[in-house]
Amino acid sequence: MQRLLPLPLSLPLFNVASSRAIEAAALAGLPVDALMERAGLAVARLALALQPGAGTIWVACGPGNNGGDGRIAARLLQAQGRRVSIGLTPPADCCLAIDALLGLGLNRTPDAAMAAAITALNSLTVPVLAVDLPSGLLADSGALAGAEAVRATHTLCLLSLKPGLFTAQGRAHAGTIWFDDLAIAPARRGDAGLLGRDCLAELAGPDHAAHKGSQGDVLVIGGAPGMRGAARLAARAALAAGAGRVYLHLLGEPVEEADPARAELMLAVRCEPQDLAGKTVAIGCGGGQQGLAEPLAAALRHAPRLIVDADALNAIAASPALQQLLRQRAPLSSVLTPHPLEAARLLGTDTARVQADRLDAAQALAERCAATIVLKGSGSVIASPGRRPQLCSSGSAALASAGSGDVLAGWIAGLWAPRPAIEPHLLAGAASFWHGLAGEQQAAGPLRAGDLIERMHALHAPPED
Ligand SMILES: NC(=O)C1=CN([C@@H]2O[C@H](COP(=O)(O)OP(=O)(O)OC[C@H]3O[C@@H](n4cnc5c(N)ncnc54)[C@H](OP(=O)(O)O)[C@@H]3O)[C@@H](O)[C@H]2O)[C@@H](O)CC1
Ligand SMILES: [K+]
Repeated sequence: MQRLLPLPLSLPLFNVASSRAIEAAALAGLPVDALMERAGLAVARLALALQPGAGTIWVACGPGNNGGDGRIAARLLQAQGRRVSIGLTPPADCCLAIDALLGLGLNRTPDAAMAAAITALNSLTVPVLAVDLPSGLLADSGALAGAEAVRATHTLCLLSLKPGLFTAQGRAHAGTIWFDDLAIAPARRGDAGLLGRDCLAELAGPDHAAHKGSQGDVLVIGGAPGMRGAARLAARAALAAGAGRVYLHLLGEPVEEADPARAELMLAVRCEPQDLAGKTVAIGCGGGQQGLAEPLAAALRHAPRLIVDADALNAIAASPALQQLLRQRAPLSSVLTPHPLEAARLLGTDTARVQADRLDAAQALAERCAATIVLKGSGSVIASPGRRPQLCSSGSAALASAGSGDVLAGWIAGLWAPRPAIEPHLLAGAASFWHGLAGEQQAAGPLRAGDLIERMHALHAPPED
């Protein structure tokens, strides 16, 4: 059993169908209840470690094998001399609750009895340990099956890691995530990947002979009047990430300086095809509705590496002609960084549908746009045509702050410029992980975007774990 996060090495994720296939293959060589016995033992061990003190342990058991795991744990806890209460209502002296109501088999809105038990678990002030998944959370998507799911303090995931724990509502409901593979090595590829710190190894640093000309040029296009800050944040991030030269083309009224607070940034007065050639272009941060269409069309046609964010995404969503240009870019590379609403506009759907299955939505968008997608939000999804999607395991609510997305777009550009040959899928994953890692360092409250850049810059030589 291991505490999963922070995650040093990336791991495979398995959806419900694959998890059941792994279980079936494992059981072919084992007694029928072997896996459930192992699962129950793991749950009991963690329960004892979490709450060795006095009081009654409430084991809320559902009708399926998730409940079966709970019953075995209850038996083992009793054998250890612990008072245990199995049922759907808590004992008066509850010191720890084990949520074994629903796991992989959740397939509809929790019925009245289950919903009441979920509410009771969420009303407790003692720790709640969820077995496999917080009950009410869908394993494949991290969406809720009904109005409420268990908000656990700990979740012990069993046999296979499920994607739903790491995206959408997963992290908000799972608490501290633990994993026990029940001594079974899955003999199949994951349906998705969970990015760990090792993804940063894709980003070798510059060698001693590097100079600004060898580290690539970034051009940031955006920052309409009133929203200049967004483009400046992206440009500062590109600089801090390691681009050799960073130019800023600000939309609307001409300005004299790119960024009075960052003398290193250069102003790009024009944005003609020849200005785009050879550059890594990030477009859309603070773009505004006016004045973006023309440079966007030029960037889609001519930029060898393009990051599309914010208003540039909205412009593409509203224009079939720009969509066509985007799809025609391959083999020129594109990374799109939508939040769920921007993704919904691009897919012609609504935010709720995107959030109902973030992995699917990101993959559909990648295929539709012939681009790498970073679908932002809790558990960012990185998807590319024909590739397994990746979920970012780093990040925190501190990143829910204005400008944090602009920083990510600029950071991707700044990492890409010196490494033009890197696969965009790997680049986007590593950049997202880096961004999330910096967010985790904020103990409380929001991390302001300017400070985020400094934190990310300080992580250039991440200490070994
Ligand atoms: N495969 C593995 O990797 C391993 C699995 N293991 C464990 O088994 C768990 C999976 O067990 P599972 O398949 O029996 O499903 P589970 O989650 O107990 O629920 C099914 C029951 O709930 C019911 N039900 C469904 N939705 C409902 C709702 N909304 N409201 C009310 N009821 C609802 C459903 O009813 P039905 O649809 O049949 O009418 C059925 O009776 C897994 O999470 C892990 O803990 C480990 O022991 C070993 C490795
Ligand atoms: K559960």
